[in-house]
Amino acid sequence: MSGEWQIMQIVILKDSVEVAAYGANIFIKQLQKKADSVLGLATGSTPVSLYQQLIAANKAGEVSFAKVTSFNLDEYLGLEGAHPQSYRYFMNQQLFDHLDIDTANTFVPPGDADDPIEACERYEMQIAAAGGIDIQLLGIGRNGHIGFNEPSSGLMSRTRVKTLTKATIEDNARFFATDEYQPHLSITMGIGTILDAKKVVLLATGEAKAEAIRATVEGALSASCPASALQLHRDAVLVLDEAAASQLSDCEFYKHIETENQKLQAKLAR
Ligand SMILES: N[C@@H]1[C@@H](O)[C@H](O)[C@@H](COP(=O)(O)O)O[C@@H]1O
Repeated sequence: MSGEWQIMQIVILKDSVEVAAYGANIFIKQLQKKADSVLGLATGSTPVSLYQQLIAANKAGEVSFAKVTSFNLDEYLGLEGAHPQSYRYFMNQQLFDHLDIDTANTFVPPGDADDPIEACERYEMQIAAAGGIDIQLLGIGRNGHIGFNEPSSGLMSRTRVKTLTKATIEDNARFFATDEYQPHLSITMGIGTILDAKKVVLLATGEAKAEAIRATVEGALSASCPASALQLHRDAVLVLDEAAASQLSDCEFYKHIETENQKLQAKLAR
């Protein structure tokens, strides 16, 4: 449980370096507690330095991934895993290739599936067969999307095919060459799938995410901001840098809660 209050825990740190270290520490502790953890993983630039710290911890022998199973949030529909812009390729490059993980236990939705609808159902079954996700890592889109659950996504949705918004396509265009095909469709875990994870850790850094974070934390629970669904989760932690937290009206209060929370945790640990 993140806090004894059973609300969204909000941790506001100085910068992206501190955010990555804090996030990595949560994952390291999880793996030290449960070696056969089922991890939910994310792509995008935000988790990259967290992954680098997991690799370093693995190489240092602090943590093993030998018994880990992982499920990624999403994949572009129409790209095969060998495509350099696919999320499977990204995960291999940024994380899996550098760990002692068995790649057969790393799952990414199949972007090249002949029958994507069936592939979505199978993905849900694979997650269930693994015993469910212990801890899910998330980034957030400027429009509040998590995975590829764009605004208007059903708050109870499961893994399915989703059309990307113009904003998301533009944001992710930086990864594609000018004349390169950029998919407009994806397979993504649903919001309901994400909410089923036992613990959720969302990282957000930079001012571009500030409005999405405000809507997530202080806005209404609404499909207009898919990440606001985390208000329903019993153990969600948002790890933010000052810039991403800059539009929150109650920053000081959240910092105060966190200080009190840490005091309580220290007392309980005695
Ligand atoms: N599907 C991914 C999301 O899972 C990710 O959270 C988002 C933000 O990426 P970044 O961390 O690069 O801002 O990008 C993509 O759209």
